[in-house]
Amino acid sequence: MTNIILRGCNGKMGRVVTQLVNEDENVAIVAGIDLSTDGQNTYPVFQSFSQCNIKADVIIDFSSPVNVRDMLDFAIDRGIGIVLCTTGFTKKDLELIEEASRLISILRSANMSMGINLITKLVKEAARVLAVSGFDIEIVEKHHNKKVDAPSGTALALADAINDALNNSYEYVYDRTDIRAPRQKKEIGISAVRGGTIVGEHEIIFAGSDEVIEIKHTAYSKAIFAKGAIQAAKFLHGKPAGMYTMNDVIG
Ligand SMILES: NC(=O)C1=CN([C@@H]2O[C@H](COP(=O)(O)OP(=O)(O)OC[C@H]3O[C@@H](n4cnc5c(N)ncnc54)[C@H](O)[C@@H]3O)[C@@H](O)[C@H]2O)C=CC1
Ligand SMILES: O=C(O)C1=N[C@H](C(=O)O)C[C@H](O)C1
Repeated sequence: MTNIILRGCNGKMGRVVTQLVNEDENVAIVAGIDLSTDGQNTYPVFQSFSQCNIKADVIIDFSSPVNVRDMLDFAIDRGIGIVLCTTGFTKKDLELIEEASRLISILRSANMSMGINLITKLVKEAARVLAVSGFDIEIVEKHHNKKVDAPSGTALALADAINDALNNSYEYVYDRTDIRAPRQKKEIGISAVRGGTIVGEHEIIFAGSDEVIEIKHTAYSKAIFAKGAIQAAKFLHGKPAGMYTMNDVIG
């Protein structure tokens, strides 16, 4: 049995995780952390980690980057791992997370779905082949109108994976409105669309001379992210300190 503290339990993702955990006899949510206590939770909910005295094996976090240090301190103090699904962290936050991973196990992934983790490998391979043939690389992501961070964590992770395959020689361009010049070769353009209830779409476009290759992932429900997070929590339970990714979970 893996006992979970769910940070962001009363948010959109928190509610889906709660529902799926209820259908799985090998996991349980023993407490929630949320600024909002406005949920019909079957477990105790605290507004901050400082109020929580419940023992658990792993934290799943789908909330916001605010007060990430409190969560890291709580996990370090208890020696438990964190499945970090939240996006929009600053460079400073990421340094804190990296530092904490020397003491506890942390699995951070901007996208817990199997599909995105697979296409991350595909786009790296495609970039290696196509960039040398002069293809331009653009990423377009689409999300619901409640999303606060842009571009999505997944779009940035896809760009980082592509850039890694290209010896980190590419620059990211988010906005061309002030540019009066043709696109540079070593650019990855990243565009964000927000509207309605779109769960999440990521399209990687390789545009060459007279031909275009598009690799696209569409999420039709938030359950794909919640399932991945639960699978990751089971994986992380009892693991030694270190930084893990979804690749370690799904291979
Ligand atoms: N890695 C992945 O696969 C996915 C990641 N996400 C990310 O998860 C995060 C949450 O997404 P949603 O559930 O859609 O957002 P949401 O806004 O519906 O829910 C966030 C919840 O966290 C709570 N919260 C905010 N700040 C907090 C704090 N400092 N301490 C405790 N609770 C706090 C809010 O009260 C709210 O209930 C976002 O960063 C989003 O990008 C979302 C879907 C998939
Ligand atoms: O906020 C969301 O909804 C999502 N956020 C993640 C991101 O920023 O990449 C993952 C997913 O696309 C849904």
